[in-house]
Amino acid sequence: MSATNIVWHTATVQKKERQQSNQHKSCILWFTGLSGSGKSTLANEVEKKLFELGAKTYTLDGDNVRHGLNQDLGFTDEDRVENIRRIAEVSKLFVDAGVIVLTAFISPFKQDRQVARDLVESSEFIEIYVKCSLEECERRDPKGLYEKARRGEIPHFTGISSPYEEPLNPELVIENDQLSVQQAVEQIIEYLKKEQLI
Ligand SMILES: Nc1ncnc2c1ncn2[C@@H]1O[C@H](COP(=O)(O)OS(=O)(=O)O)[C@@H](OP(=O)(O)O)[C@H]1O
Ligand SMILES: Nc1ncnc2c1ncn2[C@@H]1O[C@H](COP(=O)(O)OP(=O)(O)O)[C@@H](O)[C@H]1O
Repeated sequence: MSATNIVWHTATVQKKERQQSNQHKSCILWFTGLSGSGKSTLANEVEKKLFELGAKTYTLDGDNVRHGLNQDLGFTDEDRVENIRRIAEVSKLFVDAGVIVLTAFISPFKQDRQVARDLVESSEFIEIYVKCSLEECERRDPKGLYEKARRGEIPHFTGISSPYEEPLNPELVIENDQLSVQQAVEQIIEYLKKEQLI
């Protein structure tokens, strides 16, 4: 449904001014990967580093989104599409607010990640594929979810009974079953410096 009788209000303080005041560009660091691949760990560690450097940051992940804004959504394909659509729109608002927003969601479908990418300028979307084999994710299984999924107790479980579509052209691939957390974080920070985002 499109918005009718709604008039866009141009903000008095613009994104550019917020970025100047913050002394860095704003962008989305979009972490994607299987459950247990390390998205939350890396997003939180990268945020900590950026925060220590004085950047304005915020991390969106399941704890603050699936328990709040998206508590009405489950894990059918349709619900995942809507989950990611809302997260993408919220992320865009953070970019407009001059913030570096880090998102840590499986976001299994290529099409939905593309929708998120298309909402902002091309330089503002950094897709980070947290690559980790299904075997290693299952071995880690910190929440015991893979074990349950294998027993058939969780329907539509990503990697088991629901697909994960690998990114074809992400800005960064982190081999997170071969690197330590510290090495992975360094790789991401190096990329951000190279791209002059920080
Ligand atoms: N069916 C099913 N499939 C995958 N994951 C499941 C499922 N049910 C619950 N969980 C838990 O929910 C977390 C994934 O939520 P996301 O919002 O990231 O998923 S998605 O992007 O909408 O696909 C995921 O968290 P992470 O392990 O942090 O990825 C799981 O803990
Ligand atoms: N590079 C790494 N090497 C070893 N273990 C890791 C690495 N990155 C994350 N982990 C561990 O893997 C598990 C899953 O990480 P988590 O960040 O919760 O994944 P996700 O958010 O993708 O589900 C955690 O126990 C975490 O400590």
